[in-house]
Amino acid sequence: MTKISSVEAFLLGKEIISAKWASLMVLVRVTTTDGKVGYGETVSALRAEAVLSFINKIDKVMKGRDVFDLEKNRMEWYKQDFNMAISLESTTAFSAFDIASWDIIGKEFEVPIYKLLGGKYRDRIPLYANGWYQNCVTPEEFVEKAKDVVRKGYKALKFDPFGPYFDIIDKKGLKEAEERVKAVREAVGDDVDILIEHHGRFNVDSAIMIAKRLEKYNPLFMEEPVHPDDIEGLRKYRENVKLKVALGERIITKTQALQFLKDKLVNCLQIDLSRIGGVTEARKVVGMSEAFDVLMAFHNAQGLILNAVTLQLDASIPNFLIQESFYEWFPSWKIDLIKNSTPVENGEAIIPEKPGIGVDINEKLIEELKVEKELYSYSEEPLWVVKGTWRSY
Ligand SMILES: O=C(O)[C@H](O)[C@@H](O)[C@H](O)[C@H](O)CO
Ligand SMILES: [Mg+2]
Repeated sequence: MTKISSVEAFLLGKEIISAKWASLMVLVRVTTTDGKVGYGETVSALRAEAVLSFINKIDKVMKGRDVFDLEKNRMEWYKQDFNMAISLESTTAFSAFDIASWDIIGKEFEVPIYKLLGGKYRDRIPLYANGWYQNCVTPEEFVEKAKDVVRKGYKALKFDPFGPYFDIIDKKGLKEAEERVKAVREAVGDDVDILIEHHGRFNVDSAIMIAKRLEKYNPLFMEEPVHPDDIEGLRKYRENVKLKVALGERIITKTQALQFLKDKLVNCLQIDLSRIGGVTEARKVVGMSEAFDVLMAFHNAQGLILNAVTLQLDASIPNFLIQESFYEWFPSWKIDLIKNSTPVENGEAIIPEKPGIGVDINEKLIEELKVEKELYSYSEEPLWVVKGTWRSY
């Protein structure tokens, strides 16, 4: 038995860059009585402090339990918490614990965890860039930065061209969005994939108008076109729009994922390992998706711990489409916190081969980066926005 001795959480942060949500991290460390250490990470806009308090509760429940008992531990937390299936704070906290448990298990077997998840299905992980368009408002600004992304070797990039429009988009908003997308498409050419991020913020009729307008630019997918709980809206969208739909970053249980799958509301599922319940639950969603012919494109918008564990799953699954990456647009402290992250080469990630999830933490930096509370202050631009884009021109 490999007994858990503690589950600790650290709130880390520094300067705010690229996006406010990306400027914080809840780092989770699981330690065993024989001195093994594993790491996980999580955070969700505005919820870091709540997640921290959940980790402290998970610590009390998990102390003394076997780190290998992934399923039993999950059900124990579910039993204790009672509201896990309907609480983002609870599932994100548990997800980080699960990821750290897998890190320890991989280290125990001295293998990267993809070897425990089905082995290697691919050698390189094709990425799409996100976070690259800070302060882009005009088509020219998007074009300039999109060209940089392509110069770095990426074959796909995602962006939100809708500025400050929320819920309803009018003629001006549609025109602005189209000008941005058109300009980027012309600048990057037909061989680079463009992915359209809506951030789940439109009512269905606005979303349908957007799709009709942007269809000719051949986006790889339309992400979260309608509000995330608007299932009826999404059904109407599917009846009216031929483009592929991607969603899933706000799904917190496999049962929720099943709803989208069985009603054929999604082509590409974007669950986040740090929200769905870690590797253990993500693996089940991958299996269900495979049965429904749905491809995976995991949400990956936090730090390099989540990035590494997500790559482990990407490496091993058959039904993979593409991987989101903020790699070159992370705050530098998130990069410094990791000792040996695998690089991006020519728009592809290299699979980490180190035992566990594949990265080591620069523990000396934890003390330096600790913050007392969330660093955000209210502004008109919401937290989830890539910084400096919530403007018209
Ligand atoms: O697809 C994505 O990467 C997300 O939508 C991010 O862009 C969000 O803004 C962020 O995760 C909110 O917390
Ligand atoms: Mg998104």
